[in-house]
Amino acid sequence: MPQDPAVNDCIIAPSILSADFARLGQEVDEVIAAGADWVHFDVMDNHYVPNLTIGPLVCEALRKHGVTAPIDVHLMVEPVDRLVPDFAKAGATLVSFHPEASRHVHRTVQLIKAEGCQAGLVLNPATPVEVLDYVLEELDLVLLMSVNPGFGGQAFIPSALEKLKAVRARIDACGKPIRLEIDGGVKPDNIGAIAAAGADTFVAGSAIFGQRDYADVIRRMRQAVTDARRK
Ligand SMILES: O=C(CO)[C@@H](O)[C@H](O)COP(=O)(O)O
Ligand SMILES: [Fe+2]
Repeated sequence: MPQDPAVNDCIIAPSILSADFARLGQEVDEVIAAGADWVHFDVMDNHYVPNLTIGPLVCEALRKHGVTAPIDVHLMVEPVDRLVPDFAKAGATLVSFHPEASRHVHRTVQLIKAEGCQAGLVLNPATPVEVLDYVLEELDLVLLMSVNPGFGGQAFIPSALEKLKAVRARIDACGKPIRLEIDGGVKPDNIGAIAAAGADTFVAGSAIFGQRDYADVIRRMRQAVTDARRK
């Protein structure tokens, strides 16, 4: 069944992992003013992944600062469940987690939704798409990693393109408005191929925050997505 066109648009979600943390509120204001749709918020715990970043206090601080854009929380933490209510209270819009980090994947999805957030499941480069069996219909978003989680600025893993096509087919067959997000190594020069493979939501950290002109890079990314879809 073809997907509802309402969800088949182009969401650009800058990863604030590559922002200047000393001026995070301003950085988020600037990137949203430059045309970004969501704020991608990478949470790393030095346990599930070998890096340590930010938690619910920073999410809450962004809301208090006046950020109204959806905050797309990518949890790279183990265990997952204890942090979900904290992020919901802190103002998260979506909460995504890795199945390897949760003992009961379906229960974690239910918990995220019960807390009033949208739920996403994240697939690492070597995680098979079968992990979506029996849970896909409960999800609001599938997040495919095109790098191994833990760091910004890594190179896009090409096998993610085939995987995107496989997940796109599953989402279309299920007929629900589930977003398909890609995360890792997304740049203006590969985003067209990524869109053609089926992604509708694009995380980009270093490609956006590494440029002086955020509006220009976001405009180029959207244009590449539009061009790829016209072909
Ligand atoms: O979740 C992660 C990394 O684990 C990502 O969200 C990265 O932060 C994206 O950064 P770039 O690859 O776009 O620089
Ligand atoms: Fe991420």
